[in-house]
Amino acid sequence: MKLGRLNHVGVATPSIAASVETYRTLLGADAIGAPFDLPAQGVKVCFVNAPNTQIELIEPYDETSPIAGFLKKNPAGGQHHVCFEVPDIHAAVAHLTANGATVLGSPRIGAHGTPIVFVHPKDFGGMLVELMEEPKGAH
Ligand SMILES: CC[C@@H](C(=O)O)C(=O)SCCNC(=O)CCNC(=O)[C@H](O)C(C)(C)COP(=O)(O)OP(=O)(O)OC[C@H]1O[C@@H](n2cnc3c(N)ncnc32)[C@H](O)[C@@H]1OP(=O)(O)O
Ligand SMILES: [Co+2]
Repeated sequence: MKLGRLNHVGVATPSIAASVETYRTLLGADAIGAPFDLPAQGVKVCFVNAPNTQIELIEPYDETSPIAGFLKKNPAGGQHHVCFEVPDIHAAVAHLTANGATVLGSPRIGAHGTPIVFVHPKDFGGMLVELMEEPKGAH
């Protein structure tokens, strides 16, 4: 297991369109991707690019979305997860499990096209952590 780069900060929002406008107007964000649907993950996604990382805006795809409960508790949205890259997702899962962490489900393909998993917030002082296998040859 080796901790890699901070890939993105996930931000849950009830409206990607409204959030994009906020990032443009208040922060001068000018490198914003097109929103797209990721029904397999239960979210709509839009990346706001900063020079050293990305903000991942996520809006529920439908009422079964894994972020539905979070938005019920935080109707205006808020910081939802941080995502770190790892060289080998299966090695990371094995390491976390062996050390008593609660890995939520099995690796599945995320928004960057590589496998991701989530680790329960109770293992990180209340912060939901996403691990993402780094794209081959990326760094
Ligand atoms: C765009 C695709 C992909 C990518 O490629 O980047 C993504 O990022 S998808 C992002 C959305 N997907 C996920 O979040 C999947 C993993 N999440 C889950 O499995 C669940 O959301 C959860 C973390 C298990 C929480 O389940 P939920 O049913 O919403 O809430 P609970 O009531 O069971 O919560 C238990 C406990 O955890 C606290 N909590 C919940 N969400 C968060 C959060 N985002 N950050 C910090 N803490 C969180 C919740 O408040 C409860 O705390 P207690 O009340 O103290 O028990
Ligand atoms: Co994410």
